[in-house]
Amino acid sequence: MDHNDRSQQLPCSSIIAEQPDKFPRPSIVDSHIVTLWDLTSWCHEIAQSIFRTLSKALELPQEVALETLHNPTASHDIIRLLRYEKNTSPDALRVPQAAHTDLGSLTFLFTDSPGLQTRARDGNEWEYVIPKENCAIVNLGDAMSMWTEGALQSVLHRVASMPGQGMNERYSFALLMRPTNTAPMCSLLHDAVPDGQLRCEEWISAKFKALRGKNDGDSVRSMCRDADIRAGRLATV
Ligand SMILES: O=C(O)CCC(=O)C(=O)O
Ligand SMILES: [Fe+2]
Repeated sequence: MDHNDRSQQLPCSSIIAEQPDKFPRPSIVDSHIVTLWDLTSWCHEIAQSIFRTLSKALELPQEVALETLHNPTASHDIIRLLRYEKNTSPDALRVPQAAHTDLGSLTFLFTDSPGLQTRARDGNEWEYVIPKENCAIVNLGDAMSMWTEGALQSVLHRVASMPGQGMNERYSFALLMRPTNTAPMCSLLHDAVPDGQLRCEEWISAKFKALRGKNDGDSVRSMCRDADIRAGRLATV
């Protein structure tokens, strides 16, 4: 990958499924395709296990169990590789990735450098999530909040330099999982999904439209990935 690129993101399904030629990508992606396949299928296996456990705890009926609302080969999952430039002025707090919540259901984030911060919904403090060797960071996305009426909440997060230390050149790799296009986007805690319910495909596109027309403000910030929209990084999705 060209190191001058700040980020690259690819629809996961175009890599792991039947349309590998649909999206242009740097050649290094293809030379590591087996590793990517292994990693994404491993993440999906873990995700299904998380979904099954949560569905059981929430007592969701089988037809709307979280594991049945995901299908890695028929979703709009995204694989994203981000590169953050070295911060040469350690005293000033820099925030190269602004506060946002992830749009989908579950995010697996791999990095070996600190910088990721989370903030509780009712708090004012940002806390660093220090990476642990051989561990992924797993975030809940907005779909989880919607399905559970906020019982499970998407986490507000950003990337910031470390006080007094700045930030070395930093890489992170994220697999952002999304429900299938037909997944209902409403509370799953009640008996039946109403007819004509908004489906994931329309929900995602409505969010993108809202963000493009109105890319600032608290409601949008808490809904979605405003930083990405401003940086134009969702243009290929
Ligand atoms: O680079 C990171 O650690 C966070 C990336 C992130 O939040 C995202 O891709 O949505
Ligand atoms: Fe994120």
